[in-house]
Amino acid sequence: MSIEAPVAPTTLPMLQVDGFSKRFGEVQANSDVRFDVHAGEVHALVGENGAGKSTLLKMVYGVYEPDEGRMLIDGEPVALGSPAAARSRGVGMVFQDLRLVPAFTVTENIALAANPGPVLRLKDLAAEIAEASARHGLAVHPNARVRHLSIGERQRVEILKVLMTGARLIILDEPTSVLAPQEVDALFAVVRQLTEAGFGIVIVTHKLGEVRAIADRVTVLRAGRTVLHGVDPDDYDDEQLIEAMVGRAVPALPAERGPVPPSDVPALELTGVSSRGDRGHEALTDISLRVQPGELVGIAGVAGSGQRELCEVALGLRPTTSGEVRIGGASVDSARDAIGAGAASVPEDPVADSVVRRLTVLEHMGLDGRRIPARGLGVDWAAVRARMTDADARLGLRIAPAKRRLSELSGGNIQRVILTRELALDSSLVVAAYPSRGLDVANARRTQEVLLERRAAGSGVLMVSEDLDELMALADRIVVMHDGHVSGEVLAADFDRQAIGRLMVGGTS
Ligand SMILES: Nc1ncnc2c1ncn2[C@@H]1O[C@H](COP(=O)(O)OP(=O)(O)OP(=O)(O)O)[C@@H](O)[C@H]1O
Repeated sequence: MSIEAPVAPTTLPMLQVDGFSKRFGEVQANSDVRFDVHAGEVHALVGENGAGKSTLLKMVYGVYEPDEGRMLIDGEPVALGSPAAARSRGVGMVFQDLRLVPAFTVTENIALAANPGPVLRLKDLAAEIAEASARHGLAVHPNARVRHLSIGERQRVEILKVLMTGARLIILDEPTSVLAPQEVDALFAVVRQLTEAGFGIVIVTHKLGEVRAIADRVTVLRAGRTVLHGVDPDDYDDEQLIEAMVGRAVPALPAERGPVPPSDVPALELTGVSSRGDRGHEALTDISLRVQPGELVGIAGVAGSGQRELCEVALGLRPTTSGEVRIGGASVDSARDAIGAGAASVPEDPVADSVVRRLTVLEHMGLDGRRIPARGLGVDWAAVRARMTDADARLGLRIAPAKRRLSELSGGNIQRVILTRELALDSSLVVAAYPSRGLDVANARRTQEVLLERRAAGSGVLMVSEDLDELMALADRIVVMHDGHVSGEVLAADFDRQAIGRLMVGGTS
């Protein structure tokens, strides 16, 4: 006779959330949400844009107070009224928008957060940082100035900062959305090391591949409710997880698409273009590139290889030091020229580059650089609203209500406003930098479809992405950049991850 071993008493979760609810005006951002995290595990939190993930985590971190529900830390009910209170209970959070002072060194930034007492001994702190950085595999130099660090390095500083303020539970809000693939691998190595050392980690992500790569359990939120609570991701296939997130199946992209029509005038042509970066260095060297009408050209490269400068030069936003830019045959020297020639653009970082946070969704619809419909001496808001409703209906990215301020929207919802405004335009050229960044699965897929629709309508599309799978699924051709140069070009029929990867690091295909 076999006797079932009694289920071992589980250790108390580090964090337990029971029935959190939170309302913002008309929006029920969380309804009766459950969530828990144990020491030594990675718990992924997933869901569509606006599902309520950030709201839940901000309540855990004491930024917002829940309207209802309670939270336990190590089994003890707590009411955290502030992030400082959360930190004192061992809860730390790394936000999507990294909050470091660029002009300060790593040590100075950590000193600001650590608040070590009346006499600030930066030398001692620097030694502690070096020790913690070695112990947790977070390579950063204590004396480096933050402004000189890459995004991946800045994120490591944030994690160190959180660790050094005593966190045992670390919340990472969409940490990979700004990282290149190699940086994601490095981050996950750090996360594994932390869980082995007994830390609890919460990670928000939109990528199922990342859930599978790093998470022990996953919770799915939809419209503010817990749809799946703390399940093992291996028990669900991708379709099931997507359906839990979106409430329906998401169709695959069409595999077949027509050939690029022959044309004498390229939608975009760069001839021998060089340009300087923000630090005065040569960021682009002798770039020659063509995008035909009805062609989608992907730009691949490790982060910082000149992609940003390339998009800006193509849109007349950055001066060239030599060479020529033409859109639809017309020479481009300014943003006005580019818009006049029919260019639409999705910037790399819409929050920094094209969003005024206190303005509403409707007001942003009028901010595309084109003529605003006028009524007498004022703006014809009814016409702007009609344009917005039409764009939203055609694109189907379901943007937030017209009167919402952008400061109230999540990153993914802001991205959808910009995408809807720009991709609904009847443009001859679309320059899209990381268009699906921060978007959930369904909206990322719809954005990809819209880019293919722009291509089918005869626009030239230049698209930068860090996601090779996305580029290979969409592009007719991939141009690879390395260190400000074009290091190679691969046609759709010859797409090969390894070959593109070699070009990305400056080798040959
Ligand atoms: N401070 C706020 N004021 C008003 N509404 C808010 C505020 N914060 C969030 N919301 C709204 O609450 C809902 C949930 O937003 P939340 O940011 O929690 O979603 P999310 O799942 O984190 O989304 P994303 O994946 O896009 O980051 C959304 O409709 C959002 O617009």
